[in-house]
Parts: sequence; structure tokens; C-alpha cells
Amino acid sequence: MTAPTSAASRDEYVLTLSCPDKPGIVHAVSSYLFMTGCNIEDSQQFCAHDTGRFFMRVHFSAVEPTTAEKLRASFAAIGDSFRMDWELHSTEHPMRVVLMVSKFGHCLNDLLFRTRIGALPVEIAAVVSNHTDFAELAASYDVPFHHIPVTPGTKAEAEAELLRLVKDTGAELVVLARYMQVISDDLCRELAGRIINIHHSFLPSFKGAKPYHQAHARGVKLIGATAHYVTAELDEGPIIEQEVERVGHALSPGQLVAVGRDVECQALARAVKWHSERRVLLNGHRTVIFS
Ligand SMILES: Nc1nc2c(c(=O)[nH]1)N[C@@H](CN(C=O)c1ccc(C(=O)N[C@@H](CCC(=O)O)C(=O)O)cc1)CN2
Repeated sequence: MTAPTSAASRDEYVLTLSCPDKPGIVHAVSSYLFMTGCNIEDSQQFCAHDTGRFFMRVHFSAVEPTTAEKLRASFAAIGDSFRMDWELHSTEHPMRVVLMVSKFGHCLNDLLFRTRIGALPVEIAAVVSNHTDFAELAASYDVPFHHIPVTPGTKAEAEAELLRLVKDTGAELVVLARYMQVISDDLCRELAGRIINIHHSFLPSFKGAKPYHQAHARGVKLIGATAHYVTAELDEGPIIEQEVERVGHALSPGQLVAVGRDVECQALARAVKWHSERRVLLNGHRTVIFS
């Protein structure tokens, strides 16, 4: 399923970069774009003084038609001279995404609907689940559904099948929309920076299982959700977005779960939108968000 596209995004690109900070980085990038016949639509930058790294995102249009490949070739020397980690992508096609779910479908349903109405600039290539509960929901959005059961003894084959699907669909992003299986270290490495999870607590509080019951037992007055990149360390990946909601003493754990559904959907949708628009840059174990 594809988000409705806007005619204007034909010859527009996004450059993201990070590099050791020094004078002249913005000058070099903007001069390159000017000399290449490009026009800056939006530019954001940030210097992280604690890590000494500079971060930049530039959205630009090409006055004379060109391609991402040609632009990458002509920018490479500048990237090398500043020791940049950089990416340059056309905005013509929405990012292809695989959504994963287990037994709770509220985030899946929310992402499918937001994509259908054009509020999320992605193309959902497939829905994957270790259960069959949401096969009909995926079909109602004309999205292929893949049932990949997981048991302790079949996790390796299940993950191999998932990786084949990611490669076959050309998906750039995997979203764990309440997918309740721990991803192996190998798959985390293979898809580093390309898996986003929604954890149903305001991390670092209440890691692991049953966070709403943990929150109830602690007597919190705010509950939250955290969208983060998935790493081998459970619930420890770089945080992209968080959301909270005020709760009262009278709410049961089950009622906290109900309040949490909307909070999870909001945090995850914003994280997926920002990632798909290439607004999230990694700064070590943290993120820089050019929203
Ligand atoms: N490598 C990672 N994998 C996953 C992460 C992560 O941060 N790193 N987040 C989880 C989601 N999650 C919490 O947000 C979570 C999901 C599942 C479990 C868990 O212990 N699962 C059990 C099986 C449970 C079941 O079968 O229902 C397990 O895998 O043995 C903990 C945290 C997604 N994956």
C-alpha cells in the first residue's frame, strides 16, 4: 500500500550528514549545491559539543533534472574531505516499510490508516506476524500478510525468512508495531538503524515485560511510550520519540493499558514519519531529530 504522492516531489532530494565539527562545513555543502544548480528548500544543522560532531540535513531541489546517483558521485569528494558519514536520497518514492505485529494490533491499525490517508509518507510492503490475528486487517488495506511463527527452536529460520522478505521487498525499514519476540544479535546487526520498536513505557522506566503492571505497582501519575531503534540490548536502543499521558490513582492496570494504546500509536507514528523523511540522525547512542 502506497501513500498518495505529491506531484511536486519529482526532483527533490535530502542530504544528511555527520562529521567531526570544524568551520566551513555548511559553506562547503551550500557551495556544492549552488555550483550543482540546486536550490535549498530547508536546511537544519546542529553541533554536538559533547561528541564534537556536526549534524546536518538539507532538503533541496535540482533546477536542472539530475539523479541521486549523479549527485552522490559529485558530492563524494566533499564527503571524504570532511570525513562525513553521509546519505543522499531522492524524495520521489516513499520509503518501503515492513510492519511486524504479534497479538496487539492498535499500532499496526494506526500505521495502516495513517498511510492510507497520506499522513505517513511510506509504502507498506508487507505485514509480518508470528500469529494470524491481523491477516484480515492487512488484506483490507491490500497489504501482503506473512505468517512467520516463532518458537525457541525455529527463531533462526523465522528470522532468515524475515530477512529474505525485507530484501525481496526492498524494504528500508522494519517497524515492530508491538511485535513481542526478541530480535537476535545477528539480525540487529544486519538491520542496524533500520528497525524501530515501540516499547510501552516511558524508558528507561519499566523495561521488559508488563510495563503497565509495573507502572501501576509503582503508582505513577504519568504513563508513556518510547519509540526507539532496536539493538541487541533489550529496550536500550537509541530513543527517537516519547509520549506521555497523565493517569489517576483509580485506574487499574487494564485501564492503563487502554490509555497507553493511544500514547503508543502517537509516539510510533511520529518516529516512523521522521525516520521515513530522513530527519533522524544517530549521535552515538542518542539521536538528533531535525523535525
Ligand atoms: N533485540 C531486541 N528485540 C526486541 C526489542 C529490543 O529492544 N531489542 N524490543 C522488543 C519489544 N519488547 C519491548 O518493547 C519486548 C518484546 C518481547 C519480549 C520478550 O521477552 N519476549 C519473549 C517471548 C514473549 C512471547 O512469546 O510472547 C521472548 O522473545 O522470549 C521483551 C520485550 C521486540 N524485540
